[in-house]
Amino acid sequence: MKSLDEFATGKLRSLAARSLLRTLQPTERLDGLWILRGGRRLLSFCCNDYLNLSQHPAVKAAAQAAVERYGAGAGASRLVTGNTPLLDELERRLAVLKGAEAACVFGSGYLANAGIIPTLVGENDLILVDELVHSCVWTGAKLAGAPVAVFRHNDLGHLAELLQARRRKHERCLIATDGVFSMDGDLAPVHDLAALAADHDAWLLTDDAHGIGVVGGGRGSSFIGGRKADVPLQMGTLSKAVGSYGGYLCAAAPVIDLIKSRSRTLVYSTGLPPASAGAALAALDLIEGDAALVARPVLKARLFTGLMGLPPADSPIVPVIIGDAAAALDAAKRLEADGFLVTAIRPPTVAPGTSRLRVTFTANHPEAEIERLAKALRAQGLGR
Ligand SMILES: Cc1ncc(COP(=O)(O)O)c(C=O)c1O
Repeated sequence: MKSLDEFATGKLRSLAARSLLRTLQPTERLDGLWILRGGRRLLSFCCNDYLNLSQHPAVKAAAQAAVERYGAGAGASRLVTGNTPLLDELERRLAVLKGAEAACVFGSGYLANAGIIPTLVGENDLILVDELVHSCVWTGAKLAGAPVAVFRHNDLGHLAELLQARRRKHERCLIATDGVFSMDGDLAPVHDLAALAADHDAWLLTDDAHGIGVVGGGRGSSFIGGRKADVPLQMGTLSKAVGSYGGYLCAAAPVIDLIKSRSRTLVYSTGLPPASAGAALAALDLIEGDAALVARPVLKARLFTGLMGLPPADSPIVPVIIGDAAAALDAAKRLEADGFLVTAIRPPTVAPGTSRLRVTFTANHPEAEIERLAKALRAQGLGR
């Protein structure tokens, strides 16, 4: 055991020396905006609960009702006894929202991509990924065992070059991108990607973890601009704007049937707890029924980008790039002294030299507090 402890201690020391050590902080989320940490009340600008639905009375009541009726846990894999009726209903609702034939709900967004990708492609195939795609897409690609080629962020020309040079040599080809990029908040050119993929008989997967509920009228990045992009694999999570937990894929019926039969992270993992499914269903009611609510996070983000002299936000996520990891930690600490919680994002989550404050906006953030945050950041010399 000694060598194991020594290994861990050495690694920790090296991470700390580079300002890359991460630690968990006990945090009590009070109402979705305010949190308690270290005995202090702070206003959070780093939560992905974009519509504050994790704290909505109807969403919490639905979770409680699901526990009462179906229990606290699913009890087994969905293919054994863990498939509560709530999950079938949730899949039906997700498919309708996303304009797809069918859907499959997973235990989390991370599990979804770790399961979907290896079910569809293998070592004789090709995977093309945007360089800024989320970690779980990389995990899925690794598990698939297919060669992976990386295209420059949102660069359709580069993707076309790679397809031209390499597509022919492989039986199947998957292109994967975030719909809304999690650390930059910008949008993928989903319509153009869909057209390019179709031209090369490649399958486009969009990870819309940060798109559902907040862009495309709440239907996600495939619906931006009011016309649906032909994305055959719309993946996402229920853990952000939907305010609950769990992941999903919306796709054609045979694709979903295959995923349900063969995806290892679905077959060999316990079904989503009933409370999460119940909460997600109630949240979908709110997302579908309240266009003004859905629009608010991006409007709040735009107020902030205007105040900071940054390009107008496309999503509720606005990066304030600092560069150095230690400087980003210091900036976050100074904001905390001003009463704000904005976590510093450092490598390997983002590229070295691009450490940042990732500021996220929710429907309920008061405008006066957004103004106060912008002022505090400008006082630190950040923004234009
Ligand atoms: C783009 C993206 N995809 C997938 C995930 C994973 O989703 P989940 O938290 O449901 O595992 C996240 C973040 O958590 C994400 O930001």
